[in-house]
Amino acid sequence: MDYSVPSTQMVQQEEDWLTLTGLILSEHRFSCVLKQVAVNALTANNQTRRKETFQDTSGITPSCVNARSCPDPLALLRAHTHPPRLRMLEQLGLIGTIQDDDLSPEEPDSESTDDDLSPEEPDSESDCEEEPIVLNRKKKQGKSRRGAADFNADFEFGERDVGHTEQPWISADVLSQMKQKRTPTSLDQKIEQVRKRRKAQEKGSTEAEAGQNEAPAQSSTEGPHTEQNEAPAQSSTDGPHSEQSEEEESASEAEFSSGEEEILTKSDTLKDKERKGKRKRTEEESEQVFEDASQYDPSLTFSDMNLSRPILKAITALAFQQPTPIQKACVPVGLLGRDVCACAATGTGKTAAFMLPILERLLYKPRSAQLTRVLVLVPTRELGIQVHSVARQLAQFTGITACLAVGGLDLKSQEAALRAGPDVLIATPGRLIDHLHNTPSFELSHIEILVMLDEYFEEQMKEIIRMCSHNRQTMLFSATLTDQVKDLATVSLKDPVKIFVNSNTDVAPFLRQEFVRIRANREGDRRAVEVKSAVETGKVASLLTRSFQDHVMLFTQTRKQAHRLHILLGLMGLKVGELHGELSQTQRLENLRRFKDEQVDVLVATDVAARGLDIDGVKTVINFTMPSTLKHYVHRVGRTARAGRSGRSVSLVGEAERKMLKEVVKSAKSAVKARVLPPEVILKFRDHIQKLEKDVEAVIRLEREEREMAASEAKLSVAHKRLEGGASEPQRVWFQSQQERKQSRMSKALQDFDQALRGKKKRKQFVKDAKRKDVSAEERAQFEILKAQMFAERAAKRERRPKRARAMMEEPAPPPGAKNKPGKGGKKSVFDKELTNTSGRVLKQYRAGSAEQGKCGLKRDRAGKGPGAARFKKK
Ligand SMILES: Nc1ncnc2c1ncn2[C@@H]1O[C@H](COP(=O)(O)OP(=O)(O)OP(=O)(O)O)[C@@H](O)[C@H]1O
Repeated sequence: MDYSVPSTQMVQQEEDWLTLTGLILSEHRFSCVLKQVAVNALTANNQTRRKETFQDTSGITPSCVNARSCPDPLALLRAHTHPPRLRMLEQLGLIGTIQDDDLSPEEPDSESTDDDLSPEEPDSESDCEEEPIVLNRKKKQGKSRRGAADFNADFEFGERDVGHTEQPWISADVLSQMKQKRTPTSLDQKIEQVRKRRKAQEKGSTEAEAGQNEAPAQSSTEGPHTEQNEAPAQSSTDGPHSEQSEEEESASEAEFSSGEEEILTKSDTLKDKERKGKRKRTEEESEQVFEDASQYDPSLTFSDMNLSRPILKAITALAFQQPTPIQKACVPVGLLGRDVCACAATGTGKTAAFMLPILERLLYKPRSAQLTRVLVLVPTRELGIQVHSVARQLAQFTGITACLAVGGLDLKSQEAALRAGPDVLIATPGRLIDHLHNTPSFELSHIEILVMLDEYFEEQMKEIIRMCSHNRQTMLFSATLTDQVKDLATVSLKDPVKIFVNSNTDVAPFLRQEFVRIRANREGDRRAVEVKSAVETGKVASLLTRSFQDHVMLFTQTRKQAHRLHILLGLMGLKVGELHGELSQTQRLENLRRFKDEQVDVLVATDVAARGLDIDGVKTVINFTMPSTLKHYVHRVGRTARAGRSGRSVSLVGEAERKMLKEVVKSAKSAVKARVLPPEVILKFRDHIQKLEKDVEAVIRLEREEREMAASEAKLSVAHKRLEGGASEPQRVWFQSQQERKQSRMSKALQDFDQALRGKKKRKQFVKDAKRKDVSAEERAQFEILKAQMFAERAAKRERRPKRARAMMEEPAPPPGAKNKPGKGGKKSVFDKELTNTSGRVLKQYRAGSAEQGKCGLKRDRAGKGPGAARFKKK
């Protein structure tokens, strides 16, 4: 089929236009063609380019239709484009907007400052974007787009060739490891079932109503539509903007037409400077520890790096033209065999930065036996699959083998693959430890290079490091190198070289950060919490249906939230997928694949998808709730604006999350924007969502029933197996018993606690953090210990002042019958009090000590060196 775009004259001929319409309708690419046609026509008519408010729910600008001078072919096509979304907007009484093309990161903002992102690219694509044609905005981003249209020419990445050989994301051997589970019906099927039921009910009730009385029917069609048409118009004239100068007004017209306003907050920019000073200090602190090799030769090319031909060939096949800054800095150091501690922003090519020197070193020193020589530890399974895929692509012209050992995939096939001794092993810590204890003949004593991405699962990481050969090269890579990573660096790196291309709080260079504020009590005190959550959901729904419709990752704090949002947005007709730890691995990978393949527009995910995932073409990251730390924020928003492209993040910020917002603003290098959604739109969405609540419950009920069925079936099959006397599987061994696990967690808590005691500032920060965090049980215990310890210290200080207090403590027991007996019911010493207060039990445990005591500073106290030494002297 020839997809070439017809010329303007051709289009203007009625006959050709009809032919074109037929062609478009018969092919999936109709939206692109249509856009191009519209642009051609507009150019021919020499119309001034201007963003316009849609006055028609068809979502077609009047200019487009006039330019056509044809009856209404576009409206005909409209029926085939994103129908659920348009229908939903119509139901809500809202107008279709310019959507993502208008608000897309590629397009320069009318209010943009020098700091702003994405310089304009004068290509035909951007022409397209200027004209707000709504029909099927979802541009299928073919591989040819990669690194071309939306690639920022100023960035230092090399552009990718158009037709480079793309390998599948999940290789066949990984696919074979996926457990096939029978699922009666998918969630989407259930959502559809409930939606259909609801529609049928609605239809039935409206028919009945229409039969009875005509008046309500009138109001239901007229009411919302008149309101809807007025809402954006009102917002463009009312409020603070009525005072705007003409120029400003026209500049913001487009934004108002989409019902959204963007303002630059000056205080945010001021705070930015404060932060810079702080960042500098942190960098200086870490400089004292490591040798610094952050400076690199900017003119370095891949061919200057002394890489072997098969590797250079793979680089060419991947269409990497220029090394990225982190690659320029890391590859030469990695080739020297030095330990590396590297930090660079998200999406800047860290994977190739460690993989290239690894492959070169393996090629340079061929193996003598079938042994695993490289271990890459990754924090999540999906990231493991991705790194495995990159390793295979870079090693495709060499004989180097790579193997994947991550949780959720089949153990037996992994065991077989490990026994074959692959050169490079990519693993998650938990699964690796499982194999180390349960796969005979598999060990890490021959590991020559160890790579760690971030500090996740610290205890397990340390166990793995202990099992690796001592004469290894270790490389630690992270976009957010925090104190915790520094801890890991101290135990694992030898004479390391520090390569900090970016600071640990830097977001991707071409990311545009936006915030939407949630004011919980705007509605008064009425059911504040529910209202807030409905408002939040309303805002997200509004963003997803009006502004950011596809290639969106929506992050939530919990799995439950993610699942609920999936159902809700699904019921609204959006194409949604979910990704979180509650799903089976097969479901996780399937949902990820569907998002990558553009079968779903929105991926609702928890932080499991926040680390390292490189999904082509993600345009927008939405934070439904702000993450608890800046580090999490940086990783989440790093899923867009990767590899030199631009992207946008929109975070919903409630009152409780304002501190987090301040931190983000402080660390931002470019302007952070506030996005204001028109209240009337939010209210409409909120009401719609509240109506859908029943349907959400219905879907959840269906799921529960199905789960219960599956559980009883599983029980039955276990019973069958037992009756048949099938041999039970041998129990798998783990490196720690349950008790040991608890103990190690406690000892870690105590270490941190000890750390926190060394200095007033640190202590205060620790207490603050502990209060702010969503604390786990052991963190709570740790916090209690700290409180007890601080109390003891204060008491000890108090004691030191009046000498009498000490005398009291050392006083012999009063004679029987005296009022204040020591011990039971009597006056307690400071220490007795301390031990019987709420945290007494934990403190006793702390004192009773274990093998870990030495590390905890108690010893130091006893030896008269630690901060609590005064107490021991007195004792
Ligand atoms: N030299 C290069 N030229 C062009 N593209 C590159 C180059 N190096 C890497 N890329 C591409 O950049 C994207 C991001 O790379 P990668 O996933 O390694 O980033 P990262 O820094 O590890 O990100 P994160 O911190 O999120 O894990 C990938 O799609 C990769 O193919």
